[in-house]
Amino acid sequence: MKTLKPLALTLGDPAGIGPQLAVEAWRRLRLSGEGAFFWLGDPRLVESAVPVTCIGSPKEAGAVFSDSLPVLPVFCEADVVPGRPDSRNAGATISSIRLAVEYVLAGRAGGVVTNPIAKHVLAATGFPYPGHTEFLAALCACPGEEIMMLASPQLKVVPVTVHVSLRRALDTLTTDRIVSVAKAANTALKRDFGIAAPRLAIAGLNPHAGEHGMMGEEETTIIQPAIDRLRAQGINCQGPLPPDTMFSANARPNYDTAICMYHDQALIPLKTLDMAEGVNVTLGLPIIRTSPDHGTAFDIAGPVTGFCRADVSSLLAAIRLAGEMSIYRERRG
Ligand SMILES: NC(=O)c1ccc[n+]([C@@H]2O[C@H](COP(=O)([O-])OP(=O)(O)OC[C@H]3O[C@@H](n4cnc5c(N)ncnc54)[C@H](O)[C@@H]3O)[C@@H](O)[C@H]2O)c1
Ligand SMILES: N[C@H](C(=O)O)[C@H](O)COP(=O)(O)O
Repeated sequence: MKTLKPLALTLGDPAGIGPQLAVEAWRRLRLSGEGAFFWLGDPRLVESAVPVTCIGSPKEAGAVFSDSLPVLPVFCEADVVPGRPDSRNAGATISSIRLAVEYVLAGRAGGVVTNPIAKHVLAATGFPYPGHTEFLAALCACPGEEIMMLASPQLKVVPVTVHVSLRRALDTLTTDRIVSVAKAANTALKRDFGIAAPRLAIAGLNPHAGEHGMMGEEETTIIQPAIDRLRAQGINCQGPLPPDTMFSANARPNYDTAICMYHDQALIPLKTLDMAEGVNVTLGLPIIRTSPDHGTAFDIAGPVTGFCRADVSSLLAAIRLAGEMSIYRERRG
């Protein structure tokens, strides 16, 4: 990792596993020399588990990181009961994300790493965004340019349609959208992952990629024209590929990223193959943002002082990837 600036780790839903994971990630990284992060959260949730230093600015994080968890305080309004989300704490969850983005946009932190939120808890307070991805784009003043990628050592996937119903995903799938998402993914693979000549695999939508029109027309009318336009622009892509076989062990080495037509077409293979090492990355933004691939896991959340059943691997992978991405960006200028 070894970022020059500390990373900003958000609160997430305080009743989920986020606070436990923040503490566990600090325990694992504090002496690793990989770089520092600070947690934008409520110090009262963690101070009986680990030494905490409340900081007033991200630049203080590096000096204290080996001895204590740097916390930039964002206080919860209501008592936090692990496993029982409370929409009175939605304000703290949202403020934490907003502040993290402000610090990165101001050049005071290297990237945002988000802890999981429960979208319905925020929605209950009128929060208008279906997830971090869309909220972050709004905070960065580039709504509509956000691209979701999930990345793991075995697979990278990008869904063309994201947090919408399957019916709406089908209605909004267009050639233009596939082209713009694939182009953004291609740029990000070079800029943030150091892949000089990215190879994209474009998924079909229907069984057997439509079986020559027998099982659907979208491959011919929407997806193939997108592939033709991408190739005309010099982008290396293959498809439309049958979605049931393109994620097999034999197929995966043939491409760097799969461009998928809807959320679960992308996320099911990724999370099935690599839940522990999967990282959610938002591309298309001026800032770096990563996140673990799992959710709030209310069913296993417990007090931070107690036994931690949550696996911290995905958060560690998210922190490390944010660090690597910031290094790639710095090198490219
Ligand atoms: N990045 C995010 O903010 C994000 C990502 C995914 C889901 N969510 C939200 O999280 C909430 C719960 O979603 P869900 O139940 O579908 O998925 P989930 O990932 O929270 O939980 C699915 C299962 O995996 C287990 N699990 C998850 N993370 C784990 C970990 N680190 N260690 C051990 N076990 C773990 C849980 O205990 C649960 O049994 C939803 O509101 C969803 O929107 C948020
Ligand atoms: N679709 C994501 C997943 O299942 O991992 C998740 O809901 C997170 O989305 P945001 O990063 O937009 O919150």
